[in-house]
Amino acid sequence: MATENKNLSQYDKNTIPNAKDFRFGIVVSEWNDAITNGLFEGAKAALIDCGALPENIVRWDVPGSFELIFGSKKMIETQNVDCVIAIGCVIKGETMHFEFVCDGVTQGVKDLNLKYDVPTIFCLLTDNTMQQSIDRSGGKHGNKGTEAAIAAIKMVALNK
Ligand SMILES: Nc1c(NC[C@H](O)[C@H](O)[C@H](O)CO)[nH]c(=O)[nH]c1=O
Ligand SMILES: CC(=O)[C@@H](O)COP(=O)(O)O
Repeated sequence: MATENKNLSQYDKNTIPNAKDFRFGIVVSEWNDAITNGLFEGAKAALIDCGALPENIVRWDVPGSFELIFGSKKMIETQNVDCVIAIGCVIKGETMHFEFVCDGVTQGVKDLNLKYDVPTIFCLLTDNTMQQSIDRSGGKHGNKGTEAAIAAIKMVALNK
């Protein structure tokens, strides 16, 4: 199902575990920060709506999406979190750099999930245009940050 056929912000609280005892790390890329901050706000709001305490949400910023890998690794190793949400927005430019950044972050986040007993949620927009990013960070398709937060809560509950 493509994103255009579902709203990224929709969830049924009755099906989501209460997150009051869960601790979350959120690593946010500074590239396209208008978008990544929107994704962060969506994620934070959903976590709190589902019971998470603000003091149990730790935010770190990193320069770009490629640094989400190392930032998430250090978040896991030092902050005693139950889950990490890695937030970034990669937008296609003129060169192949887009493909390498997207694939690198994808593989890096996968490797973190294999290495640590703490899930890292893949909240990376990989868009062709800024409009696609706007549409997915609180626009007409909802907010991928919200989707990531719900995934985070479900994965923490699964891992308890
Ligand atoms: N073009 C985008 C980047 N590029 C920067 C890389 O993520 C990385 O910070 C750099 O290669 C240094 O290691 N990052 C994004 O998050 N979004 C982009 O569109
Ligand atoms: C994803 C990127 O790094 C990209 O936005 C950089 O743009 P360009 O490919 O034009 O150098």
